[in-house]
Amino acid sequence: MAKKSKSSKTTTPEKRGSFKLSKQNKIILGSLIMLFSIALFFAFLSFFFVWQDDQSLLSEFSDRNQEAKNILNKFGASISHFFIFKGFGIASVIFTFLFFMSGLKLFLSLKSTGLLRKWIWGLTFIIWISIAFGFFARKYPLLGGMVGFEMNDFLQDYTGKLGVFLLLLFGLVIILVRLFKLTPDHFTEYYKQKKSAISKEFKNEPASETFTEEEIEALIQKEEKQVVVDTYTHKKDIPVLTTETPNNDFEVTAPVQEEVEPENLKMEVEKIVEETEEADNLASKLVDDFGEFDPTLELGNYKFPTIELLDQHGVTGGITINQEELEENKNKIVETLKNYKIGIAQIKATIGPTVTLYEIVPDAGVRISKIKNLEDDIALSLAALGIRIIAPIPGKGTIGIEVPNKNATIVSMRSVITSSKFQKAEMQLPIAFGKTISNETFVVDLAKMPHLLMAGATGQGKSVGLNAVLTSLLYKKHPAEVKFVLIDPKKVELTLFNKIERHFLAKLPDSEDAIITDNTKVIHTLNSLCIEMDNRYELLKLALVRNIKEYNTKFKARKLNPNDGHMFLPYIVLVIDEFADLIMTAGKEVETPIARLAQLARAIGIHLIIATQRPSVNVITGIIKANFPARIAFRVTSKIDSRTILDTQGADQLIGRGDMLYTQGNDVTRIQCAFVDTPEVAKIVDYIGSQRAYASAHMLPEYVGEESGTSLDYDISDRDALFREAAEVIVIAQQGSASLIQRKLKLGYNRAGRIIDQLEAAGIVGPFEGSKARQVLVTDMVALDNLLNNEKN
Ligand SMILES: Nc1ncnc2c1ncn2[C@@H]1O[C@H](COP(=O)(O)OP(=O)(O)OP(=O)(O)O)[C@@H](O)[C@H]1O
Repeated sequence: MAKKSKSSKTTTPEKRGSFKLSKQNKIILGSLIMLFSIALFFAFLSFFFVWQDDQSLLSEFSDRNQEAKNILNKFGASISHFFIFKGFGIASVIFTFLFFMSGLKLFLSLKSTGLLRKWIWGLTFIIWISIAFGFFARKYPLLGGMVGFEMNDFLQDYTGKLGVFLLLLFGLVIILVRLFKLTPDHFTEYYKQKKSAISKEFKNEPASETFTEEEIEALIQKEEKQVVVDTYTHKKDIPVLTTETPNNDFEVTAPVQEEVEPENLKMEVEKIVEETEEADNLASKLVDDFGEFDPTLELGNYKFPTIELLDQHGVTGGITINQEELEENKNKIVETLKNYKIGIAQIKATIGPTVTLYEIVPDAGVRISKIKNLEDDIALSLAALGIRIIAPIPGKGTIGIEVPNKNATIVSMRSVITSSKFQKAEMQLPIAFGKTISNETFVVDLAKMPHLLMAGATGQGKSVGLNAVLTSLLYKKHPAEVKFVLIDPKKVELTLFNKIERHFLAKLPDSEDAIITDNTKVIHTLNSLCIEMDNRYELLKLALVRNIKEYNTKFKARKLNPNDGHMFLPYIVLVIDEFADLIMTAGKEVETPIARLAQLARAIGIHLIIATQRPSVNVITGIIKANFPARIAFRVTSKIDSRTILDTQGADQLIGRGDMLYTQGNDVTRIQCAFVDTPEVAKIVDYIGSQRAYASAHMLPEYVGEESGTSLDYDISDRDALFREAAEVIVIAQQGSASLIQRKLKLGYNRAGRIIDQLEAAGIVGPFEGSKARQVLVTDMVALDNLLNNEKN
């Protein structure tokens, strides 16, 4: 249970980070703080007059018969005693201002920028004043409070009186310079101004240059009273200044600015206030009122599967090390290499669940290729299957020899699900595949892959691997966050998942079963996913975001209006078991939408997992390979198959039973796939299936399948499903032949012939010309687009 709640938490980290008060709560809390500050102020004020009377009552707070003289009775007396007497003395009054300001900001929902600064300076001030009073007014402890008094004592014990005085002075300097921005320049400037004003007056010069506007105003007022007394010269014959007579001798000019050197020129930069957009305001108001949108709310009581549903598979205490076996293998490796005159400088073993990696550093001067060529000989001398030599190990200066353990340890799904690496994984679609050779749990993000190809000979662990992927997601994701589209031509592998149809599966609106086993349905579903992809791109475009993660974040923040068609988008994971079977029967018709999805769907959260038994090049075509950088190879029978899957050999040397190689680009990692068997999966889906579900499975967009034209009716709506693609092929090649369409689109002769007839009717190719190819009447793609678009209108 504990695990479950943990996993549910990790799925929604935003929720934890964004605690926000609603507007109403802000008003309530704000007014409470303001009223408290006012009460505090009055309590403090009256404390100064009556504190001596109230002091004896402090210990009798609970006695209802006792009454304090403080204006706020015993509460006022106690709190003032705490702040002033036991605290900071008279400086505590500053607290009331700080509280009031904080309350006001909250009440008016103002941004709290600058508040922290005010509190920091306020507290600095309070402490400084308290110590200053403690120093200068020791006789009146109320002024500095206990803190001032004690701090003084403490500081004086170490620095003496002079030290405290200097410290106070330093504090004052900090406050003046940092808070009031006063520097010596200000004083010298002020002094200069005063000096020049006095000297000018002595010389009887009009001191107009140094008058500020207020001074002029004051002068005018004085003048009106007709009393002019010069404070310095006591002369009474200063020119009369009247407002009506501007033409007198007294000339008022704008104060001349003293030239300031650029370095000394101070510039105060006003903080830029970001204007918030209208939509944002509305969004934050909505978030204030209702909180962030929670997609999991509809199934708010959903319980994640518990860990007890998974078996230990007899493994409780990790891998058991067989010292003898290790020693034996080491000796054999050393001996075999010695036979070929290869000396070893160093050897090290890393024990994994199924294989042990022996890392060797050969003597200087030994060629790596020599060791690599001895692969079979070493295998022979070790009398073991599945020896793999990695020469050199990327990133290390060593050569790796992987030797299967005599007794392989099963890696249970339970152990990888409970690993902290998986539990703490902050990934969008975390998948725990199993354990690496160094016994570390291997967790990857499907969203980053972004699609996965799994291949391997029959019986080597593919289906278990697929179940491990699905189980990982079920343990980490809420039904609102991910949906599966399951395609199972074998009809038996994925049927179990039917039970979670209304929680986790997506299907076509008109289909009964969510798990697709029928080939025509597969084509419809894939095309429907393409439509879903286009729709999602449209939504992303409208929302001005680049991927599903940003889109959902924006939607949760209520910045996207559901009335404009916006909705929370779950990830969609398309799983195809036995892809070879599909390609053989439906060919281009499945390859095209799959290639489209693989190329484009990563940003909008549709991820493909394709499994196949037959890793031949006509199944894993170039276009599929190019778009599936993440690949898993279980054991295969030939080096060629290994190359087809991984672009490198090695999968032919695996030992089977979940032993696999994973690549996502260059590095190949050997992993023991986690084992989850059918009864465990059944328990998990039962657990989920028994809970409250959505009304139906997630609905994919409707796809109106154009049944591959059986009539020669040239009505636009009756055209072949691949009409447009065929037209594009013809226009690009500028060659109107049925065999070209046949080859490029992998179609039968009859169908290609029908498409050519339809192209002729549409005016894209000319009439039949015997043995010659037909003439292409459309010159380029733009013309083709125009032609086809005009047809629709
Ligand atoms: N990770 C694993 N750990 C231990 N044993 C495993 C593991 N994976 C598979 N096996 C063993 O191998 C057997 C076959 O596995 P699985 O059914 O997954 O093969 P497959 O490749 O899907 O075969 P097919 O293609 O015929 O369906 C399992 O019944 C199990 O005994």
